[in-house]
Amino acid sequence: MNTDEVLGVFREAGAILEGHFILTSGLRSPVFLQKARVFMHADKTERLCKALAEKIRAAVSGGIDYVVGPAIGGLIPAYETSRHLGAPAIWVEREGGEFRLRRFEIARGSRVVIVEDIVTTGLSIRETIDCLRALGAEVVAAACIIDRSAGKTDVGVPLIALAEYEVPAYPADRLPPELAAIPPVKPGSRNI
Ligand SMILES: O=P(O)(O)OC[C@H]1O[C@H](OP(=O)(O)OP(=O)(O)O)[C@H](O)[C@@H]1O
Ligand SMILES: O=C(O)c1cc(=O)[nH]c(=O)[nH]1
Ligand SMILES: [Mg+2]
Repeated sequence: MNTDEVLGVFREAGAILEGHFILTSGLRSPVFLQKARVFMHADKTERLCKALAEKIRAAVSGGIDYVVGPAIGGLIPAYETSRHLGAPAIWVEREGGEFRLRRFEIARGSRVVIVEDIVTTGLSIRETIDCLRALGAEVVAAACIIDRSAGKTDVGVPLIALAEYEVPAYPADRLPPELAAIPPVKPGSRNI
């Protein structure tokens, strides 16, 4: 799938929102990709994740023991991508604000691929990598459906994006006036 096709799926699902959004990194943006409106449709999710699995398979040599999704956004795409990769899907979730692998045990040396929904700054993937490495896992790659940084984010492992879509994002103290005029909303689950 190319970027236009991926964005077409998001558009068709009404998942490209406009307004004033507080992102998980604290940055502010006039655009929010509400992936949940895509993932509510199994057929759309299957199409995206099958294509992402093909990209992962082409990029990763050697086996994959686990696909890891950072909750909440990564849960559904990690599960669906894992189905096409033939590896089990597990997840990290926040406990006291930090990602933890609360429900699973993995052997040291396990080869894992992280599958995220959206990447903006890569913060959530870096937090996931820290959690997994502390458990002795080898993070062989990270992947996402849409990379809003359009390849600029460095997460320290290869980042495989199904689509790159550069969207403006601003520090809270440097908002353009038209954005500052709109009351902000924070759609994500960090800090709730
Ligand atoms: O690259 P980053 O700057 O980390 O931004 C991307 C992250 O933001 C969203 O998660 P969020 O914490 O908003 O919560 P969610 O997973 O519940 O949507 C999204 O699911 C990614 O995990
Ligand atoms: O950076 C984020 O927090 C973010 C951006 C976006 O478009 N969609 C999303 O779910 N999170
Ligand atoms: Mg998330």
